[in-house]
Amino acid sequence: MEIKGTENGIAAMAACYQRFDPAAYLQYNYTPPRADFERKDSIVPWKLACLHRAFTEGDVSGELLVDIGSGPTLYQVLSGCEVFKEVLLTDYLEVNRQELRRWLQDEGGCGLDWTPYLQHVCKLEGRRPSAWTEKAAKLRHVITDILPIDVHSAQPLAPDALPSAGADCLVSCFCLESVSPDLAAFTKALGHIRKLLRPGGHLLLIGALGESYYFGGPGVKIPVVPLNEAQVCASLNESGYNLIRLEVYTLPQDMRVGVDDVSGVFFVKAKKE
Ligand SMILES: C[S@@+](CC[C@H](N)C(=O)[O-])C[C@H]1O[C@@H](n2cnc3c(N)ncnc32)[C@H](O)[C@@H]1O
Ligand SMILES: O=[N+]([O-])c1ccc2c(c1)CN[C@@H](CO)C2
Repeated sequence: MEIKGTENGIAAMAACYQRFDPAAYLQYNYTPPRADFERKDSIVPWKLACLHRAFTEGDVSGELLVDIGSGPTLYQVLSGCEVFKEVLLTDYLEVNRQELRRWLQDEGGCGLDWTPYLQHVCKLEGRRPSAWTEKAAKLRHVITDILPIDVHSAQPLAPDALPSAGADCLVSCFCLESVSPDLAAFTKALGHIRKLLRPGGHLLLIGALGESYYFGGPGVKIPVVPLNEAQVCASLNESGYNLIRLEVYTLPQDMRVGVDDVSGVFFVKAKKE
């Protein structure tokens, strides 16, 4: 039984997201300076390095990787697509699922050119950057569907979306804290997605630290649950995950570009025992 406050907060959050603008969101967060592959201290290369290490250090394996709350972005699965036979992307909004389909169907008109991302991850894998076309083809081959999801539902995906054993690995970036009205809802959502994961499966979670809002488009101010590291660890523990590693990136001044008040980014590798 959800307390009234949280229920109203979730409904208010859903209303905010009706105004989410994928193209603006991509411009705000996935272009320089936050996505500058020439800068050692840029946020996106840091995220890609965390994901590359986590997917390739040997303990993560299986058939099915599910990305929770993909939004209009693909970077989350650029390393994972080499490890898993099948990748499912998910999002709450049709506009985001549409943006992802546009890229997958290679029909042009995408909100962002993902080539520099593909080239950067190829470099992390010790491949020549020109192998990005093979990685793009691999991605288009392993991503088998783009599904609706609601992490506030006790059953976030449709009943038949996953095999009965569940996914072998979940990845989720900037979703839970950006869609939850309070810490209790954030922790509850962690518990909901845990049910999608098989025992022994891994969760790779990237999120915002100390963020209270972000702009999901011009004038679309979306509230965020401000988290610190201790709260992230406590929520993971409370919702039944074993923490393997937590890494933190602190934003340099010039990465604070006015689209949010985020002060840091966390990367978590955890396991469902
Ligand atoms: C800040 S964006 C993150 C996008 C992307 N994962 C990234 O790393 O940039 C948050 C995403 O959560 C989605 N979302 C909103 N409400 C949701 C819900 N109840 N359940 C799951 N996803 C939701 C939004 O549509 C949006 O794409
Ligand atoms: O710097 N980044 O790579 C980056 C990417 C996405 C997002 C942020 C920062 C901070 N705000 C969140 C929404 O709560 C979304």
